Amino acid sequence: MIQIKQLVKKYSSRQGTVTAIDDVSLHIPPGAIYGIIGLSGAGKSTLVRCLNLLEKPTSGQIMVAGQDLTKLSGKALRQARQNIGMIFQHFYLLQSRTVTENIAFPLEIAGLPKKEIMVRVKELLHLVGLEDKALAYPSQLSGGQKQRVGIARALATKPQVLLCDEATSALDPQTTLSILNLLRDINQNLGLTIVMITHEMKVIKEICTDVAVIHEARIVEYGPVESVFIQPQSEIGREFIATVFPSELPAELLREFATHQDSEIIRIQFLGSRASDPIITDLLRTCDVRANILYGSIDHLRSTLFGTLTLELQGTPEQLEGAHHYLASRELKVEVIQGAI
Ligand SMILES: Nc1ncnc2c1ncn2[C@@H]1O[C@H](COP(=O)(O)OP(=O)(O)OP(=O)(O)O)[C@@H](O)[C@H]1O
Repeated sequence: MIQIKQLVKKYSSRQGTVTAIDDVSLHIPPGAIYGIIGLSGAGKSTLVRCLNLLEKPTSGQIMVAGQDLTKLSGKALRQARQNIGMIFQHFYLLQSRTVTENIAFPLEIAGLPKKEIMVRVKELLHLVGLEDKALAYPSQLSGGQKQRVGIARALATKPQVLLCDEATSALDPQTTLSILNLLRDINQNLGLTIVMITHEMKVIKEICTDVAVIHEARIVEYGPVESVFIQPQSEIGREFIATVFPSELPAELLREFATHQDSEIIRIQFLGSRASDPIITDLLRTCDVRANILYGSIDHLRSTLFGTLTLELQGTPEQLEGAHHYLASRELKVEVIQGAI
């Protein structure tokens, strides 16, 4: 659906040139909820604003639904943009217009007859669950309701792509979840491709199918969410994952375990149905090792279970080796945090 090819965006100022996007290429397939995560200043907003040419790229191509946006201007660009909705952290609603009038706005600009606009607005109010707020003004709405209006307005022209720039960053955790659930429903029911820009891994974990990590203007890793969570390739990727699945052990504990003979500390990660398998019971029975559970968590990545378990294994070198063979045979991701002495 979206193909970003060798995208570069530089800003020039009196202080010099800033390269906000440095040679980024990415493919976002149709129907994906594609998360792009990065720290403040990494280049996320610039990247997403290049996708609908709110920012003009310095070089590179942006293909959306087979059309190279960088080659368009004027009316052709305005038309292509109708296929790309966008929502923002601070909503940007028109304060002097009602909810209905805000949602109708892009349709008025597109020149639709009034009657059709009213029918479409009604559909959209139903879609985002705001029928009872049709005549309210933005100042009378909660943050979550404002973002629902933003979503309805963004979908008014029936786009195939929705860009979300930190769409839940101004909302409390409960409201964030309700907006993410709404976006997931829209993705599934309308087949909309969604690009989520965020600095919060919990947003990625909740609804994204794929994720790219952007750091200092470059994509440092990308892939299906499950693969990136199980086997992050970059340090910054690991740090983001640790914000939702913390698994660091206190240093004093590691020092204490380092004095144990014939012992090692391992971290096992489980995905999907494996998370409910009795792996540890089987491990102890099969390999005759002893296990000391140090940390465990089970959560979900979208609707897939994701578990991590940190263990101290005790046994002879042969028994520990046997335990590794056993875990490998169960196709589990195992990481040795501290080796045997
Ligand atoms: N209009 C501009 N003029 C000059 N530099 C800019 C401009 N917009 C962004 N930058 C710079 O480009 C880099 C990337 O900024 P960008 O806003 O895309 O990052 P971000 O990841 O979205 O960060 P944040 O989450 O803090 O908004 C930063 O160094 C920023 O200072």
